[in-house]
Amino acid sequence: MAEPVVFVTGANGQVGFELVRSLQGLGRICAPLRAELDLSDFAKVRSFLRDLRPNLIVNPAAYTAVDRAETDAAAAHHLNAGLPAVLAEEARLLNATVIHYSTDYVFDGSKAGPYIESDATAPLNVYGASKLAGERALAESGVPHFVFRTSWVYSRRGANFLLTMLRLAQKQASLRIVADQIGAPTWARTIATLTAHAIAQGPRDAERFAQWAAERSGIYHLTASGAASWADFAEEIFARQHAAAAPAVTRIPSSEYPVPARRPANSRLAGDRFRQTFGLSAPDWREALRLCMQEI
Ligand SMILES: NC(=O)C1=CN([C@@H]2O[C@H](COP(=O)(O)OP(=O)(O)OC[C@H]3O[C@@H](n4cnc5c(N)ncnc54)[C@H](OP(=O)(O)O)[C@@H]3O)[C@@H](O)[C@H]2O)C=CC1
Ligand SMILES: Cc1cn([C@H]2C[C@H](O)[C@@H](COP(=O)(O)OP(=O)(O)O[C@H]3O[C@@H](C)C(=O)[C@@H](O)[C@H]3O)O2)c(=O)[nH]c1=O
Ligand SMILES: [Mg+2]
Repeated sequence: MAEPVVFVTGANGQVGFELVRSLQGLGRICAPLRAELDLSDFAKVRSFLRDLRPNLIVNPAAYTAVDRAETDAAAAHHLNAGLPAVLAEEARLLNATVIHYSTDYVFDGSKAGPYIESDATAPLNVYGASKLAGERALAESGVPHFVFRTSWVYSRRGANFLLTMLRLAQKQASLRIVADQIGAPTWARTIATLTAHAIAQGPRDAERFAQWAAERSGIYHLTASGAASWADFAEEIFARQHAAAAPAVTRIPSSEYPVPARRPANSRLAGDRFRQTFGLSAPDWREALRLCMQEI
């Protein structure tokens, strides 16, 4: 039996970097960086995939600059909606399965409790709308696929709230942080590890794997468990950071932190479907944060 071939995008990003590590053992991994393959050049992406012939296409690459997307909508849609559509078309030709990532920002945040996968979407910003269009491209393609919706991703690398807070702590004695947006800060490694554990449950044989994936295709919420506001997240970061004096956190409403993109007040995602389908549960956000910060 031939070894499966796994194509991973965005290997320099928070989740992609971890996926290249966590997917080891599940196949031969091919993870070109931007210099080797510009993902916005769809003709190049298509010919790359036709040469490589992967069994699994894993796509954590995205346009993730939420505020910039408000004035750069075409680029956000090109990568977040156009690329998944292209990957799905190529996957159909190859009988491959697509694993894709999406966001809490597909919701407007008006629900009282955690969102389930079938709840109505209504993005408040361009980034969220572009990610929703990417989800839909996969759903409409009919190819075997998993869309893992996650939230508030951090890691020791890349652009994220954890590193922003650690940087600001070095130059400011106090910080004003929004306390009326609730979600689950999620470590990139948790997402990558649980992706790998889920995929490893499928059969090794490529044809049977595609059948297995087709039977389970759809959206799954995959975040840390528990919930926090951005202010709670900041306070927990500073409580764990012993090197420098912790800045004082002033809890403010979103209205006092003007930014281009609106963000949902409630970003909580219920993880029941992922748990019931794969028998896997994500750690509490505080525990994952502790483990991540041990590595910084
Ligand atoms: N970050 C978050 O808080 C959240 C993220 N998500 C979703 O999770 C997934 C992973 O996010 P995350 O790891 O944080 O994303 P990052 O922004 O950390 O990484 C995205 C990667 O995509 C690459 N990329 C972007 N454009 C191109 C291009 N034209 N050609 C080649 N590579 C490109 C970037 O490359 P380069 O490094 O060269 O710029 C980067 O490595 C995404 O789908 C995102 O929408 C969901 C919820 C929360
Ligand atoms: C730096 C800073 C931010 N904030 C607020 C602004 C915002 O509401 C919140 C988080 O700011 P960020 O810009 O880090 O977050 P943002 O870029 O909106 O993060 C989002 O990224 C995309 C990719 C996703 O998919 C989402 O799940 C989410 O993680 O914290 C403060 O209140 N004070 C501060 O000093
Ligand atoms: Mg951001």
